[in-house]
Amino acid sequence: MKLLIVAVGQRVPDWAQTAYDDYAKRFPPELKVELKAVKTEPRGSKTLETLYAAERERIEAAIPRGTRVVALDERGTNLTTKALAERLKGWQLGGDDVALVIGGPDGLDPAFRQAAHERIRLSDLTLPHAMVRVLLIEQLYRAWSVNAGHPYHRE
Ligand SMILES: C[S@@+](CC[C@H](N)C(=O)[O-])C[C@H]1O[C@@H](n2cnc3c(N)ncnc32)[C@H](O)[C@@H]1O
Repeated sequence: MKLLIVAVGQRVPDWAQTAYDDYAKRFPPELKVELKAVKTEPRGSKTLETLYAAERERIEAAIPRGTRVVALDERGTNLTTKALAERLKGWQLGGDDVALVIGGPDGLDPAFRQAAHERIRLSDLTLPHAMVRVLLIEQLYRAWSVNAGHPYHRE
C-alpha cells in the first residue's frame, strides 16, 4: 500500500519543503509516500462555497478510486503517536492506498471532510498548511519507527 499526501497549495516556503523532503527520504522502500500538491483556488470575490467546490474537484481528481481518504482536520479525532502507529498498522493490513488530505488557507470543504473515511487532528491548534505537511510526514515516519522498533522513537 501507499500513503498519498494530497495537499492544497502548490508552493510552500523553502524551509517547509526542505523539512518535508528530509523526512520523506527516510521511509523504507516497503512504505511508499507520495505527495500530490493541488492548486489553491484564488479567493478573490468568490464565495467560500465556490472556492471549496473548485478545490474539492482537484483534490478528488488527485485521489485514485479505491483509496481510503483521511482528512487532516483540527476538529478531527485526537491521536497520540502510538495511536497513529496503530492506525498505520491497520492501513497496511487493510492493503488499500491511503490519501491524507490537507486543506489550503481556507480549509477543506465541510462536505468533503464529512465524507472522508477518517478525520484526524494533529493538535488542538489551527496550524498553517505548510507546517501540517511537515508535522504529518514526521509523525508518519515516527509511527513507522514505533511499529518497526526503530530507535528514532524513544519512550
Ligand atoms: C490553515 S488550515 C485551515 C483552517 C480552516 N479555518 C479550517 O477550518 O480548516 C489549513 C489546513 O491545515 C490542516 N490543519 C490545520 N490545523 C490542523 C490540525 N490541528 N490538525 C490537523 N490538520 C490541521 C487542515 O487540513 C486545514 O484544512
